[in-house]
Amino acid sequence: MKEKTAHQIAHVLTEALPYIQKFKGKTVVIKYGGNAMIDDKLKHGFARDIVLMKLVGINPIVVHGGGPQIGDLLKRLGKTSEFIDGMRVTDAETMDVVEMVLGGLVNKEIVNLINQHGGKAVGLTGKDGNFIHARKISITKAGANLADAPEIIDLGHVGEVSSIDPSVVEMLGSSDFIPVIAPIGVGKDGHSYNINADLVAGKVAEVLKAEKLMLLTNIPGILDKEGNLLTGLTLTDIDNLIADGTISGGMIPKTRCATDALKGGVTSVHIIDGRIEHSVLLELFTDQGIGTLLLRR
Ligand SMILES: Nc1ncnc2c1ncn2[C@@H]1O[C@H](COP(=O)(O)OP(=O)(O)O)[C@@H](O)[C@H]1O
Ligand SMILES: CC(=O)N[C@@H](CCC(=O)OP(=O)(O)O)C(=O)O
Repeated sequence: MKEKTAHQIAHVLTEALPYIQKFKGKTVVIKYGGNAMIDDKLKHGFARDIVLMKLVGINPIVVHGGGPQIGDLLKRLGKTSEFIDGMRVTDAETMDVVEMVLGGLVNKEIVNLINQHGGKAVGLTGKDGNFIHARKISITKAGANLADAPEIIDLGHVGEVSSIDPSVVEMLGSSDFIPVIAPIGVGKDGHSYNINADLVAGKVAEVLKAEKLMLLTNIPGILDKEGNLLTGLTLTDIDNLIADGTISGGMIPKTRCATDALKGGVTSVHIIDGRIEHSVLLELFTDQGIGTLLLRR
């Protein structure tokens, strides 16, 4: 039994070798969603995976979310927030909380965890190095009748990425450092904007010409209508799955950001279950992977 276990361990280690060789020197952007930051064991496992990637010569760039953590602090302050089309309506007070939680608490927790495991993480928001430029977005909803003018819904300080200056992240990633990015952008007016973390991760992957974009969430991947895990999906498959209603809700913006990244030159996107310990390593370094793999063609 003992011998078999040792054999299995050796098998797993050698299975990783071709992947380490293939991805050496390549950039991998990992989006660490707030729902995947569940307990200390998982968080430490994630941090170790990132440190290991860096040590074997891969350039990991972490973009994190923190939606549930923002919600918790707002609740403690007696504030509620509303989501429209998956985006948090963000008034000036809420923006202060978003900046405190994403740029402060969550960002520094991840930086600290990576550093505890021997990495050299540096936390950034889009304001650092004037890195993520944002513009305000609002949503247009069709009127009840054709004759009605469309209704414009103001989301407050919610933004989208207008451009990215990757120089600060490139400089850090090309040395010993591991950039850890909070999804806050800065407008031409100098104001902060709250941006969906998937959107930021997709754009960062595109601009850095990343080999992979990995989106850690709280579901095994994209599921079909019977709940089976789908993988090896192409851009056309995604369009069909959205059209027939298989992909809905929060998975729509996630897959849209994935398809944009693929069209922008990222080789593959992986949607994986962040609730599985060492999910990043399992997806990256094993033949079968664990989640949904999306490819351009
Ligand atoms: N076909 C699908 N496969 C998997 N999840 C889906 C699908 N369609 C809708 N969803 C929903 O999308 C959710 C993931 O999106 P979201 O909650 O926004 O993730 P995150 O908070 O990690 O960014 C899943 O938990 C699930 O409820
Ligand atoms: C505009 C908008 O909705 N921004 C998000 C930013 C954080 C995020 O995206 O976090 P997760 O990835 O953990 O959901 C928010 O305020 O919750």
